[in-house]
Amino acid sequence: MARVAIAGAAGRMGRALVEACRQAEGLELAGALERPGSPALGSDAGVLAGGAALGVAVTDDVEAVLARAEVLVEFTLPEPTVAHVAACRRAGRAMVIGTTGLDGGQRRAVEEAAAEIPIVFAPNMSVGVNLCFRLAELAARVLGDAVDVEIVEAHHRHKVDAPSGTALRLGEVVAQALGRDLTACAVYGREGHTGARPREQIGFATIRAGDIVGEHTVLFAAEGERVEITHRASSRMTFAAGAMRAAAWVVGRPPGLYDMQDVLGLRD
Ligand SMILES: NC(=O)c1ccc[n+]([C@@H]2O[C@H](COP(=O)([O-])OP(=O)(O)OC[C@H]3O[C@@H](n4cnc5c(N)ncnc54)[C@H](O)[C@@H]3O)[C@@H](O)[C@H]2O)c1
Ligand SMILES: O=C(O)C1=N[C@H](C(=O)O)CCC1
Repeated sequence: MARVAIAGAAGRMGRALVEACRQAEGLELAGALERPGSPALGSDAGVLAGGAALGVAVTDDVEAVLARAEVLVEFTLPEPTVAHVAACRRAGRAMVIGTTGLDGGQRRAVEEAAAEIPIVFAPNMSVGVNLCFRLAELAARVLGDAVDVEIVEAHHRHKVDAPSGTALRLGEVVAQALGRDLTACAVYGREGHTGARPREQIGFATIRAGDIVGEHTVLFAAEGERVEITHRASSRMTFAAGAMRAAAWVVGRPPGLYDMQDVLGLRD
């Protein structure tokens, strides 16, 4: 049994993660973390997730949780993520990080910690999205500079970062396949007299509305035809089940920075 702790246990993803951990064979919930002051502190994590009690009380005591767990599954916000990375580094614990919206410095903190502990860091844990990364790479290689590339994403009204981590990763994958630098060619929304679209642009459009779980489309548009690669998530359990698969995979691995392509065996 691998012993799993979950950070952000009262959140939308946290509750799905607790449920996915309960359902996963070979995994045991060993701890559930929430922010200091959270009304969820002291509650049973299983009950909070909508099921039977698991005998694991939600706490803000990171050190105590890491003393019991082998891997911390982290779905919170960028700042606590970096604090949890430092705590896992001190305790020598593996991590699965699903939090998105990290800036350059915060990403470097994750990369540096991966020299000492194994970390799976991925903006999207679903099998379908990780397949779409490969499909988008292939489409970009085949269609090359003969098409305009646009990435459209839609999420629920509570999401705090934009574009989504998944949309940004799709942009990176396509830019790399086309030999472009994403920071130089990305356009995040358009307004006013924009002029005609230069071919090399990779455009991003963001929708925030209602309870949309997560939708991504990469559009390759030429004169006379277009290819669209679309993924629609209808349940957070798809991300949570992927995160549990990553947790089982990462325990006992050598230090390093991995992503879901490694976990799913999709890397060339
Ligand atoms: N990689 C993926 O597959 C994937 C899928 C879905 C969401 N996400 C990402 O996961 C993150 C969380 O999304 P969400 O919808 O669950 O958000 P949410 O706001 O519902 O949940 C975040 C939780 O983290 C808690 N938190 C804040 N500070 C904390 C701290 N110091 N210690 C412990 N807990 C703390 C909050 O109280 C909250 O309950 C976002 O960055 C989102 O983009 C990733
Ligand atoms: O609900 C969210 O927030 C999601 N965030 C991830 C992202 O930013 O790509 C994955 C999809 C759901």
